[in-house]
Amino acid sequence: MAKATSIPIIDISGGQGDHVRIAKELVDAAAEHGFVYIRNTGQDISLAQIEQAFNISRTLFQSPLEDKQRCKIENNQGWSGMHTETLDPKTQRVGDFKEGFNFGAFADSKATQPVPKSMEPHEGDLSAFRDSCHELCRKLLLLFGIGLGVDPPSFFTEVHSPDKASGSILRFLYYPPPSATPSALEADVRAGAHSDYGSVTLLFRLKGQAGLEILTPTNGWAAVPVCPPGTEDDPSPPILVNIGDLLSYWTNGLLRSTVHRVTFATSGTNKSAHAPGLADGESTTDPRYSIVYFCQPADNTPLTAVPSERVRNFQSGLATANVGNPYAERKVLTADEHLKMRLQATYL
Ligand SMILES: O=C(O)CCC(=O)C(=O)O
Ligand SMILES: [Fe+2]
Repeated sequence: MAKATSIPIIDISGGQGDHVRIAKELVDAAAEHGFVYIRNTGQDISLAQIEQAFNISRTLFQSPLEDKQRCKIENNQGWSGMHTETLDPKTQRVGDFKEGFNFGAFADSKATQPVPKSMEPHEGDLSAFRDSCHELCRKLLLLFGIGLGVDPPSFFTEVHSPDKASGSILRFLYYPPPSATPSALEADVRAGAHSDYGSVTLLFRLKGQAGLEILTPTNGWAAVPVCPPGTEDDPSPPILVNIGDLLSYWTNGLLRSTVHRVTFATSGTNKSAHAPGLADGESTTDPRYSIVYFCQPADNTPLTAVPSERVRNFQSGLATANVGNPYAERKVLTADEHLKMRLQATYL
């Protein structure tokens, strides 16, 4: 069995009386791992909605190339083809072995950006799915507010109002099977090592489709199984949540933004010394689809000190958490400025 992470699995569907305990568990997981599995009971986002989103994603990537090319990524919205995004420019030989499509805001259930023709019948569903993702993020942000003792606990939630312009993105990802990308070398990755930019990220994956790895505190890579032990019988894989750079920066590094990547790792072909191998029942031979929701505060949100004694007192974190970050010297940025700075480095 491959080395896998010990990312905690939390059920946030508990009753009212449980929310303080759940909030504490969430904060502990985010502070230690930067990642947490949220058990998927279909309460926050229905299982049918998730399944449908994956179906729409398959339709999107199967659209004629010219249709996708017409929607080429601009201002972080639209289609990015194979090798056009390089998440780890210092290390990668070629860009990521993936296609992506970023959906920004919808207005009255209609996209506000060019979308392939095949998406026109699905705009209402996409808009509703994006809204559900955003609401789940706000629920998590409220729990972080409670768990960190922020006064008021709604401090983060308020600045993530769905009615205000923000850089939040719903992203569909398609990683072709290795058999379709014979040019891939052993060292190549499907998505280069990176940390996410925003406040929180939701990641939806499909059973059996391996590839995600996180950097451990000892600088090794650990596989992040789609269905960790204990969730195999759940109706749908858990939703993986991770902390982005913005929320880590905002909380003085108390909440961790953990580096992760997607590899071709198979026990057969990836012999790199640090390759963690595969979790039981998972493989990378199939095409891989994932759906990501990157949640961002409203654009003009100033990232001022978080009114929480615990965050204020977390001095040691700031010094280490920001090593290598271009914004290590603390100055008040807005959410928008923070995002622009990070995006510049990604698209070559
Ligand atoms: O596809 C995945 O599992 C992860 C993708 C990811 O980390 C990202 O797009 O930021
Ligand atoms: Fe990511």
